[in-house]
Amino acid sequence: MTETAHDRLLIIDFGSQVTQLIARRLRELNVYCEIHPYQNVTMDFVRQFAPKAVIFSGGPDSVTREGSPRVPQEIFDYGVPILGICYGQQVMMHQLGGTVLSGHGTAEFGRAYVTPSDERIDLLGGWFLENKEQVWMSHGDHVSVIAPGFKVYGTSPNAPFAITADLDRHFYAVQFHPEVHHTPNGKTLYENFVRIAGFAGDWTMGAYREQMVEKIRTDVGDKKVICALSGGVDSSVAAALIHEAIGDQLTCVFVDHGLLRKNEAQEVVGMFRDNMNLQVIHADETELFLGELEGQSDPETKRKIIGKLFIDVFQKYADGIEGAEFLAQGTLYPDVIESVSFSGGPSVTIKSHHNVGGLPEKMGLKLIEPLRELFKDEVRALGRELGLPDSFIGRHPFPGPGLAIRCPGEITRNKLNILREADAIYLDQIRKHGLYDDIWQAFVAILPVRTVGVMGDGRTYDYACALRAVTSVDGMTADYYPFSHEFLGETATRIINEVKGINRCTYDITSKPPGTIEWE
Ligand SMILES: Nc1ncnc2c1ncn2[C@@H]1O[C@H](COP(=O)(O)OP(=O)(O)OP(=O)(O)O)[C@@H](O)[C@H]1O
Ligand SMILES: O=c1[nH]c(=O)c2[nH+]cn([C@@H]3O[C@H](COP(=O)(O)O)[C@@H](O)[C@H]3O)c2[nH]1
Ligand SMILES: NC(=O)CC[C@H](N)C(=O)O
Ligand SMILES: [Mg+2]
Repeated sequence: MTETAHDRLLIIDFGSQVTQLIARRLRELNVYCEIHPYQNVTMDFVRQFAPKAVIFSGGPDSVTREGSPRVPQEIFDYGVPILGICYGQQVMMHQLGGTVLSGHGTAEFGRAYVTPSDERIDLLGGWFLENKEQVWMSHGDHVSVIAPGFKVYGTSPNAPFAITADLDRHFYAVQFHPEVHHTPNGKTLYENFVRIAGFAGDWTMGAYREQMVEKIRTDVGDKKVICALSGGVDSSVAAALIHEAIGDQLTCVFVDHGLLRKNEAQEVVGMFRDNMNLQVIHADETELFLGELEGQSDPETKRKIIGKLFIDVFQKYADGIEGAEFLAQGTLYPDVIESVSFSGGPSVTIKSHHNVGGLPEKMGLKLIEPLRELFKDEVRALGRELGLPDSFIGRHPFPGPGLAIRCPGEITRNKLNILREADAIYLDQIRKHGLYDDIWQAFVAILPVRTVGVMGDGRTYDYACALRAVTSVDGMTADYYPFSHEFLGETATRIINEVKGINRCTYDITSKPPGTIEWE
């Protein structure tokens, strides 16, 4: 749990697929909230968290099943407004004396329409302007008897108790999901709820910045902090924030593993050292990384070598910084949620994303994670607030192992040079056509295959490359970007004409799943 001076809202997670969206909607309303799995929510926890309001999420279980999830009964005497959504509504009704049934004929999946009762309540301000409201349903169980003290304020064909409330106690319960896109007016419902609960809407990036700067100063005191700086959005924003708090007590280590894009090292180091006055160690470890990778062609072996070298290198530089007691990382809120995820069963390893993951334990350092509470778009907003240039904030994500995973099979310096040139032209094309910000990530992969071509009446036998560009929200799923044929033709021509060593160009139209974004 994080200490903050803001009004706080507690979301109790029963494992809905869309619980994170509740948090998104609330953050958009400048309300500070945290998601906690129901198993962790004891009354002691609630008192310590001191929420101004509570939301119960949806979930896959059925309250009719013995042993299914519950909230502590005393939470209903805690005296703050509560909103129950779907499973959360059912659990509220059940625990307060209503009845929930599993039965045929009452399931609703997808779009439904709710009509209002005669009495309009504050929760529904801005709703029912046309006497009905589109909502998104996803339930098999239904409430058959509402709990004492509740009244009905909205009905759908299969959910006679679609919206109910106990106005005296400020308990609200809805069968549908107001957090999803397909409940078009859902955000208004949250807005009304937090207004009823008296939230000041004080969660802004300006306030966050001030508060975090204070917290970092107190935590660090006169000790030193090191930060693994990649030039990516997360570590850049974390470094800028910590620098504002403790200035020279921060040292950043930027590892140049020889697997960076064209001009990347100069841009990153230049930006932080010259424009932001940060102490940046430019660790040129090209020989070390490329040496160890020589002759290796298995994707996981390559990743493991790089992961280990990152740690070795980091350790080497940290040892040289006297008094370093803290390690800063750019962990984001989705990373935190994933690690305490409700349905966190054993999943298969598709690939090892680790970079500098094992560092803190090995080095005996304390962690500083000033972005732990933020979503990626909030991190970008904070970066703007801190004065980082847009060119840095809007950057596409770039993986820690860099070009190594865009060069399937064995890596050679020659292939890396060809790849860097082709990639630079591709990105130049994307920028020139004004497409950079519409794309989540774009890059070239050099393929481990050579093909025959004819150029200037001569025979060529050179590498083929693949262009990749995807749209995505979080990198977990992705679709290929629908470039025009004209754009693709022009770009292929430029790459083949301008890059010595490539004579064929393809466009990768695989989505994720079944593909992954990177080629390895
Ligand atoms: N070349 C590098 N030098 C130093 N640290 C690195 C390097 N590459 C990656 N890291 C570390 O690994 C972490 C995770 O990398 P990741 O790519 O997920 O985040 P990011 O680079 O900060 O942001 P983005 O997701 O926008 O690329 C980084 O925050 C950084 O601490
Ligand atoms: O920091 C990182 N270290 C890694 O080892 C790594 N592997 C993939 N990626 C990035 O993660 C996102 C999803 O990539 P995949 O679909 O290829 O798994 C995409 O944004 C990838 O660029 C990495 N990032
Ligand atoms: N989406 C939900 O919360 C579903 C709740 C419960 N599992 C049902 O089917 O009714
Ligand atoms: Mg990165």
